[in-house]
Amino acid sequence: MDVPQAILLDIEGTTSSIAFVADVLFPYARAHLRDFVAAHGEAVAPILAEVPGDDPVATLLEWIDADRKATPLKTLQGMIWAQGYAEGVLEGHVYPDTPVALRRWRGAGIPVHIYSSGSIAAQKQLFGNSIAGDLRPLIAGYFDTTSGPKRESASYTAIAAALGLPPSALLFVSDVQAEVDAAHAAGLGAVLIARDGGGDVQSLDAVLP
Ligand SMILES: CSCCC(=O)C(=O)COP(=O)(O)O
Ligand SMILES: [Mg+2]
Repeated sequence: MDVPQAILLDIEGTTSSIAFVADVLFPYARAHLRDFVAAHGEAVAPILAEVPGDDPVATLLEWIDADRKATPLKTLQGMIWAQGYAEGVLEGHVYPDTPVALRRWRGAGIPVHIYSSGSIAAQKQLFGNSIAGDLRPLIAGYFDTTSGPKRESASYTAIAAALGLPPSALLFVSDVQAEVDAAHAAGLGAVLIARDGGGDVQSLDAVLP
């Protein structure tokens, strides 16, 4: 691929560790879900209305355990995590190569966007409160499941259109083969990152070296 006009990055397993999401963020949301819903009835009512079942909180807890990437769950998780970041209990994990790559690509004039199943608000919280400081000035934009699921090629077509770029001008990086395949099917360049080896690259340093 030629030098891309923009880069699109996944979070979990790409900019940040799977363990941070699975072992820190998800349990934090799980532990605070019932109390948060009870304390923010009016604010969360429209979100709960999108969740099926007689006990939406029970459904949401099942979705957390099953790692469902459903938009209402992601919206609510983001609201709960915001509280944790504000209290200083949470700090967003990023690999050491993430800020280095973000700065390098910014210096090269290549805008970097995020595409994660986590809500856009949650993405901004993670990068705004990261262990490497506030990385938001290095990020040009954010996309979440409101652009569509990450394993469907139409989502990548929609993101390229939103950026005003032909799909082939975008380079997507993810640790999930099905997401890389979907991006390829939409005509994007796509790189599989596998932090433990076995992918196209093992770190963001190796993307566009
Ligand atoms: C905003 S960080 C939380 C990420 C998240 O909720 C998730 O499900 C991971 O999704 P990704 O698309 O980044 O693999
Ligand atoms: Mg991922």
